[in-house]
Amino acid sequence: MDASAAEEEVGNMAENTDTMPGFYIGEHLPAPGGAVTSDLLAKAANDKYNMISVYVSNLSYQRKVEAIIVEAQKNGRAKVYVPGLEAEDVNMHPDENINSGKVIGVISSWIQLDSTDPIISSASRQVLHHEIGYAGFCGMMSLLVQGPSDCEQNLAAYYQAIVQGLSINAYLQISIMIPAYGPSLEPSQGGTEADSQGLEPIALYDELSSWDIWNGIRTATRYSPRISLALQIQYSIPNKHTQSRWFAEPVRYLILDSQAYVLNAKGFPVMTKHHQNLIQKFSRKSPLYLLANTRHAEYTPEPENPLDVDFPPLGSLAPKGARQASTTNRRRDDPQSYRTYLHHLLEDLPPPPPLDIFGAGYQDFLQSPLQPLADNLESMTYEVFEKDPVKYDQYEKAVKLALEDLKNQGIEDICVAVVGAGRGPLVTRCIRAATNASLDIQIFAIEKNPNAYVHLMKMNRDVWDGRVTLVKTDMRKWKPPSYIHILVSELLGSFADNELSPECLDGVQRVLHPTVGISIPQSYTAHYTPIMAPKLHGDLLSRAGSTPDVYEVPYVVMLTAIDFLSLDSDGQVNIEQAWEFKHPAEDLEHDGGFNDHNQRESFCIFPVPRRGVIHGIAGYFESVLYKNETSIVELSTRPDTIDAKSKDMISWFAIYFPLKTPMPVSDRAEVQVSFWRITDGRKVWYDWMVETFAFIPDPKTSLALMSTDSSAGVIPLNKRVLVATSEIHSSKKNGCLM
Ligand SMILES: C[S@@+](CC[C@H](N)C(=O)[O-])C[C@H]1O[C@@H](n2cnc3c(N)ncnc32)[C@H](O)[C@@H]1O
Repeated sequence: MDASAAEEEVGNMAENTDTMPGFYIGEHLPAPGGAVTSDLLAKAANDKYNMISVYVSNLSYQRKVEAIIVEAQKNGRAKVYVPGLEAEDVNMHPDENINSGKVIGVISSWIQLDSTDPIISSASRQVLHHEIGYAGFCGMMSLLVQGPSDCEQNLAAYYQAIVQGLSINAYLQISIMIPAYGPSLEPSQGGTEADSQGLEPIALYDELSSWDIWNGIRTATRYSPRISLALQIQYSIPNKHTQSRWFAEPVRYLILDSQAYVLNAKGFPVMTKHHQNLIQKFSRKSPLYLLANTRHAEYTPEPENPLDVDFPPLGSLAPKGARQASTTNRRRDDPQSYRTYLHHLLEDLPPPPPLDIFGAGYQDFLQSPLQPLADNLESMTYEVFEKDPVKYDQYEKAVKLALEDLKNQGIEDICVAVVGAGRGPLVTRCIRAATNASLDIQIFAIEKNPNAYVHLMKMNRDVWDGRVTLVKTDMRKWKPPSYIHILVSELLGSFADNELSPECLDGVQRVLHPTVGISIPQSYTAHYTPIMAPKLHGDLLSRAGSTPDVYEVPYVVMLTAIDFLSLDSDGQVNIEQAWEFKHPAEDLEHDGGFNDHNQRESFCIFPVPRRGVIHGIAGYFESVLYKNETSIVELSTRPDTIDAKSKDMISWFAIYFPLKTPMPVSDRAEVQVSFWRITDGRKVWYDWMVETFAFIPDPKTSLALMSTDSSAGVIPLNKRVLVATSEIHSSKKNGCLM
């Protein structure tokens, strides 16, 4: 290919979408290659890669620096000075190829920022900073840096080098390469000392060790949005809980090592079901895929079609000889075959769930909750609610059941009122339910938003044939001509009562028929669980400088980059109920004048099996719209019950109660979350706090086994200790006006 053709090819790379719709697949060149040239980029484009990763410096620089280190060590120097890069040391020069965004810089992988030898760590830090400076100068946008090798090294030196590196260039994104299943989990060659003595090796590392290292980097860099992860996927992959942990993190790149593949019976590289599932899960985060073709010499074909077998065991090491084949089929894993396979895999991903489509662009985006009582919503907001394919069906079912029950009791002239009718979708559903129940009902639509009221008038004229009585008022002031049999409302917020449904419905309860009156919903409950949400914490941290009370607001969020910390023994999330509201309310008469009967409090203890960091609390709701002896119609936003109660409902995102200071929790810990719903007769708000507990062996209470037998010992008993207490957060300042 001549140079001009190559240029043209480079120019066409972004348009090469017929073969790469929406996915960015790059070639991660494993060795310090030659300079970035149009030819190299053209070859990548020709091979259907959108980008390449290239080392900033080359072997010449490595040799120079290694010689300096050896010299410093030989002379017993305390300090080492590493000169900057020279023309012959670099793989790139500033030109349009570099700032096209198609080249990702890689920091020298031979440096050891975390070395316990101060000469080596110092020299490494200097190399890192020279390379960051030069890559930034060239216009590079994104750099890959190898993560620390394991927890035994000088991690602080690594963190400090990265923090300092961030300040060298204000725009560069730095992605840390970390194996999803830590390298420290691989048995060291030749076995450990414990092995040689015939002892069981002590498990220094577990599946979260790799994440621990990343957590340290993220904490040390103060959740900088310029630090992300380049997660390395190899043959051994973590179990689904550790995958969920990584999913909560800012994974910008997935580096797929060729060892992440197995060869099928025909000799082509394919992925096991577990690897496919992992790729499918992470595709929701739209990562950039980098293929590292470090093909293995002993790589031999699989005997069966690995697409159908459960292999390798999750979270296990690659079993010795696991890839040995019983056939002697020819290998067909030329470098391109890895990309082709990934391509097919990505193109065949199943369609995303409805909430992902509906909420596209809103993932992990912090929104201030609506206050439909105090504010008047706009048409666009109503339009978004009205897109829900499930909520209105559920309401229609509930209204129909309630109407039939009233009819069976011999009630005549049934009156139904939709209170807070918005643009009228529930009115339409009530009319339809009555028609389906063969009932002629009187129907009212009450709305205090004067603008939505205009739309209700239009609906009554054009759609409802004038059969609805419209009233523009606050429902709490409404005086109907007769008792209402069914009050239909949808005033629920993401935490059930946070948009003041209880206060509004209490105010209109007097219009409800005293003996047979029905409220739809009949009840609702708020639910919560502690979560890790580094993205949300990072966002709040960046706003906290200008808005100090950012942590005193419950936010509405489509939670995706989160990890549930409290799981039961089956690995299912523990979500606890905070409180319940029922309508019509029975305790109205016990009110002390300040809306006291709507105060609530809740204290729940959550077991946390695996260590992590609590950034806040996720809140959900459930509601019984209508229940009789044989049927129940419900809504739920709880991730563990939504499918059973209102599958594919999209109207509500979760609520997120942040903590100002993230709280680390250890393995097998407990977390107590406390919540208060407080009201002073003018406003309603929440207070919340978290306490963490650990269980530590207590020699005093441990049971010494009394026996003459030499095997007698001690049964260790653990005591529960309070580790940390958060401050009490309060949304009082932003509380809802009643
Ligand atoms: C969440 S929207 C639901 C609208 C509509 N029912 C639907 O499902 O699409 C709640 C509506 O109740 C209205 N609303 C809230 N409090 C009210 C009150 N005290 N009196 C009358 N309308 C109220 C709001 O203006 C808003 O239109």
